[in-house]
Amino acid sequence: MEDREGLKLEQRHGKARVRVSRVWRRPGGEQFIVEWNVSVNLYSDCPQAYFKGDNSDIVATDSMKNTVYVKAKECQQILSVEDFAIILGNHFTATYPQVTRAIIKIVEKPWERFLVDGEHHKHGFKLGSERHTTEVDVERGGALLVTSGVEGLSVLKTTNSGFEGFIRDEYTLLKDTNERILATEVSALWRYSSVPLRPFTFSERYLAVKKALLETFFGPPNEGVYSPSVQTTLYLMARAILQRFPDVEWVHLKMPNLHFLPVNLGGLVKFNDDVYIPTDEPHGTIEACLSRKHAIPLPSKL
Ligand SMILES: O=c1[nH]c(=O)c2[nH]c(=O)[nH]c2[nH]1
Repeated sequence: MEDREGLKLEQRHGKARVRVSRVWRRPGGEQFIVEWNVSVNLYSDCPQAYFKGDNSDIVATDSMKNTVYVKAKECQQILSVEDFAIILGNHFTATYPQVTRAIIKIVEKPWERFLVDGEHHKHGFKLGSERHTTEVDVERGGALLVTSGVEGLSVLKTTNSGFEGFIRDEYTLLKDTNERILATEVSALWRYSSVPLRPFTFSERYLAVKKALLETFFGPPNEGVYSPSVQTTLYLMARAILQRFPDVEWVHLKMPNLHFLPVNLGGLVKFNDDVYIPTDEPHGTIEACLSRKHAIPLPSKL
């Protein structure tokens, strides 16, 4: 932050949406691929660039982009988005005295190894759906915040959902129901209170968090679990994460309510919980952050 002429300057610069893919080839023929969309943001001490046109303290955003490719090349083992973001953040804060803080965001494209009759293809991949994300915040001097996430996790259940007892006034048309379709596309973020150092911890944890979210949303396979509202289900899903993973400080969930509207066309179609109009426009927006009481508050995520 710089003061000049009675004005306060806060600034950062970076490179957004650097797309990089890395392949690892094993001697037996098995191959691995990741595809990442990386955004770098550097808090950098370069006020003269703003005040005087003096660029001598600027790390060029073009160099940031090139660094992503070089660091990907240097990684000899497959690694998680979190691990790669930590490598990048450490690099920028350790290399440039001007850089006091680096924020690295990565979204992974969900390439999944193709399964042929139960056998894993050695070098064939198909695109899955939900995406693993991370945001890593590295401060010069070592402070490190790691947030992981999943986005685009689309889920639906055809029953065991309702919405009743809400405020009724002259604007209310919606009827109480204890039978509806519940559909949403979950986006979750969770913050680690301590950074696990074992290899593959982040990747394993990503799968475990998804499993906890899905099990809570659906309930047991035969009977399921009743959802009285998206809000209740969201709370139970967030609580499951904090209960299962003690090193998670907070979890933030966004769960749009993607409505399936009953089709009732007079004498033509009588709705019998069977024909619906699926729609996402407009949709309900429900989001919340659940944290342990001791956690530092989350200013910017909501
Ligand atoms: O689960 C729901 N929560 C709401 O807040 C809401 N509002 C609404 O119209 N339908 C629903 N459903």
